[in-house]
Formats: sequence, structure tokens, C-alpha cells
Amino acid sequence: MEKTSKIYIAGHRGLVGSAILKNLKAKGYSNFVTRTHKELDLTDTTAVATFFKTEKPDYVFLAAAKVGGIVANNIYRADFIYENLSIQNNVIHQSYLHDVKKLMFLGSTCIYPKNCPQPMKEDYLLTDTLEYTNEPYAIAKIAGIKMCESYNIQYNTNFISVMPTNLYGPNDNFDLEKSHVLPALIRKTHLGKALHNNDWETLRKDLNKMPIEGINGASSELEILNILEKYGIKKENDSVKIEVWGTGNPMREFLWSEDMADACVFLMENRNFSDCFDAANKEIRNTHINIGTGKDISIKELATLIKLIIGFDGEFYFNTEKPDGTMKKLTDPSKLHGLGWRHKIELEDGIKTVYNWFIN
Ligand SMILES: NC(=O)C1=CN([C@@H]2O[C@H](COP(=O)(O)OP(=O)(O)OC[C@H]3O[C@@H](n4cnc5c(N)ncnc54)[C@H](OP(=O)(O)O)[C@@H]3O)[C@@H](O)[C@H]2O)C=CC1
Ligand SMILES: C[C@H]1O[C@H](OP(=O)(O)OP(=O)(O)OC[C@H]2O[C@@H](n3cnc4c(=O)[nH]c(N)nc43)[C@H](O)[C@@H]2O)[C@@H](O)[C@@H](O)C1=O
Repeated sequence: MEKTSKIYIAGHRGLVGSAILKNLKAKGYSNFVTRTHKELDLTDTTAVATFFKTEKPDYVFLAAAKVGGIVANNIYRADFIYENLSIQNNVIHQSYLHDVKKLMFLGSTCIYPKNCPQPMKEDYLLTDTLEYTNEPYAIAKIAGIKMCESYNIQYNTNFISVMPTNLYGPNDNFDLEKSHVLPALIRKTHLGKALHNNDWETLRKDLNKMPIEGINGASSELEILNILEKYGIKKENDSVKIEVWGTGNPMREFLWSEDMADACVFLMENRNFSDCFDAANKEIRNTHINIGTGKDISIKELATLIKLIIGFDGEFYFNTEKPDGTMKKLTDPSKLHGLGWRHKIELEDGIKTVYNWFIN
């Protein structure tokens, strides 16, 4: 990529897209095209075609997607498969039609089988059954990888795919129902601490600033207590208890979003689809690259770490009516390490930074 190349970042306000934009700016890139969801609905084929015809970007980071935690994926199954397939079909196909020099497709490690050997190598794709809770989302992501590979093979395009582990950082979604575990536990623990301290001002500020769907803020103490109880945050005998979904036993790997963005820019600068060609191999597949740290932690340990960082004096309880999902999904990042990139931010530092961002 030249510093003046025209770069389209789809999803530039999201967790990853915003970090990619920041990273590119810091590296001296200056020519960006961006559209919010409201300005350009990427599921609208005609609108996406017009956009590419008008803007003709040189490079594309496809970081726009319908994204959510385990429960959102499980409930809104149709939306997750329909919207993600539509977004990626439109953006990848128009990138081919308008001679985009390189595109990066962002998938997810949920593409790997539920009971995948650990750590998960790129070659384990499509070797067994997927995890049920996010099967529709995973199928869309697998289609994205195969679409990039197929266009590269048939049309000689240069579309590369990356499979990030669970991500967290500034601009994450902190919704208590639809978000991923790390932002959800940060917000719940923050609210639990405020409840423990009878800090109604902090509780009111949080619930009014980030209203929960269907609830138009909260003013009286009773209203606040009712909302908190709905999300499993309650006071019993002077002690505050916070709900953690599932058994707390699943293991998850977390990567700081700005490290993720750095890896994306690194690969966009240094990796081409042609690197995957091997004269002896007539079947080109599994050309995607895992992005992770190679380290994981149980949800129980994660909750304890967040409790220590935030300084919460209460307890967690485990609601086993909620799904655990995959019990372990640790990436094998050796392919990425072999190319010369490693993550920098460790989990404890990342949680401290994002908590600071969240309260400010
Ligand atoms: N977060 C995570 O833990 C993980 C994320 N990923 C993948 O990384 C990528 C980025 O995820 P993340 O940053 O977390 O997601 P976010 O939800 O934070 O951001 C998604 C972005 O997509 C845009 N968007 C969504 N739907 C549409 C649409 N129909 N038309 C136009 N824009 C749309 C949103 O636009 P607007 O801001 O205008 O609403 C938003 O900017 C996704 O592909 C996701 O699947 C993979 C693994 C883990
Ligand atoms: C990134 C990845 O994210 C999704 O998969 P997931 O890793 O299972 O997502 P999660 O972060 O929501 O949960 C991780 C674990 O944590 C537990 N858990 C406890 N308490 C809360 C809680 O309060 N909220 C949430 N969300 N989870 C909780 C939860 O029960 C689960 O055991 C995919 O659907 C897909 O989108 C994808 O690719």
C-alpha cells in the first residue's frame, strides 16, 4: 500500500474498524473512504455497487459485520447469517468488479469445529461439526474465506482473510444482552461496585448514557434496582451478587483490538494471496491466518481479574441456564508469528486501559 492509496475501511466506527483507522493514520496513510451504516447499508447490493463505482478504492478492510456475543448469536440466527452473507457478498464482489488491489476479510475463530484439537491450526477448518450457538455466523464467515479463495483462484484477485480470536478494547459494545463477555463483565462489575457503595449517581449516569433496549433510562432508586436485577446484579444481605453466564469453565483467548488492527495492517502491507501458491499443491485452501495471543483464561478467572481491577467487593454467581458455548477455542498463531508479527498488550493491562476508557 502506498501512503496515498485510497483505503476503504468498512465498519470504521466499530471496535476493530476504529482501531484500523487509528493504526493507519499513525503509520502515515492519509487517503480514507468511510461510510457509517446509516450512510451506506452494506446489505443493499445496488447501493454498494454505486459506492464502489463512485469511490473506486484501491484497498479494502472489510471490518463491517453483524457482531454479538453468544446469546445474540443464538437468538438472532437469521439476522446473523443473512446480514453477514449479504455484506461480504456485496463488498467482495464489488471489490473484484472495481479492481481493488487488495482486500482483507475479517472472519472469526468460531469457524473451527466445536471440539477442535487445541490449539487450533488453520488446517482444522471444515474437519468437524460447528458450535450450535454461533453456527449461522460461522457459516457466513466460512463462506467469506471460501469466496476470497475462489475469486483469487478464478479471477486472480488478491483477497486475504484473517481469523481473530475474541477481541476487546475502546469502542466495544457494552450492551448487557448482546455484547461479548469481557465488555459485559466490565460493565456489570462497574454497576455492582456502584450498587455496593449506594452510588446512585454513577448508576443513574450509566443507565441513562447507555440505555438498555426497551428501557428509557432510570431515575428512581427502585427503577434502577429493577433494571439491575433484570441483568443479574442484585443486593442480598448487604452483599452484591453479579450473574456470570454459564458454568464459568469455558476457556477464552482475548486480544486487544489495537493489536488486532496492527496485525491487520501488517498483513495488508506484507502478505499476498500469491504467497499461498505451492506448485506441488493443486488444491489451494485454508489460506486464512489466525490472529491471537496463543494464551487463554477461564471465564471464572476472567471475572476474578476484572473484579480485582475494578475493586468490587461482592461476589459472582453462575447461571447455568445460559449457554457455555465452545469449551475451549485457543488459536495456534504460529503462521502469523512465522510472518514476523506478535501481540504486545497482555490481558491485565488491556482490561485496565479499557476500563479507564469506559468510565471516561
Ligand atoms: N468483537 C470480537 O470479539 C470479534 C470480532 N470479529 C470480527 O471482526 C469484525 C469487526 O467486528 P467489531 O469491530 O467487533 O464489530 P462492531 O460491532 O464493533 O462494528 C461493526 C461495524 O460494522 C458496521 N455495520 C454493521 N452492519 C452494517 C451494515 N449493514 N452496513 C454498513 N455497516 C454495517 C457498523 O457500522 P456503524 O458503526 O455505522 O453502526 C460498525 O461500524 C467483524 O467481521 C467481526 O465478525 C471476529 C472475532 C471476534
Ligand atoms: C467472538 C466470538 O463470540 C461469540 O462466542 P463466545 O466466545 O462464546 O462469546 P461470548 O463472549 O459472548 O461468551 C464467552 C463465554 O463467556 C460466558 N459469559 C459469562 N458471562 C457473560 C456475559 O455476561 N455476557 C456474555 N456475552 N458472555 C458471558 C458465555 O456464556 C461464554 O461461555 C460468538 O458467538 C461469535 O460472535 C464469536 O466469534
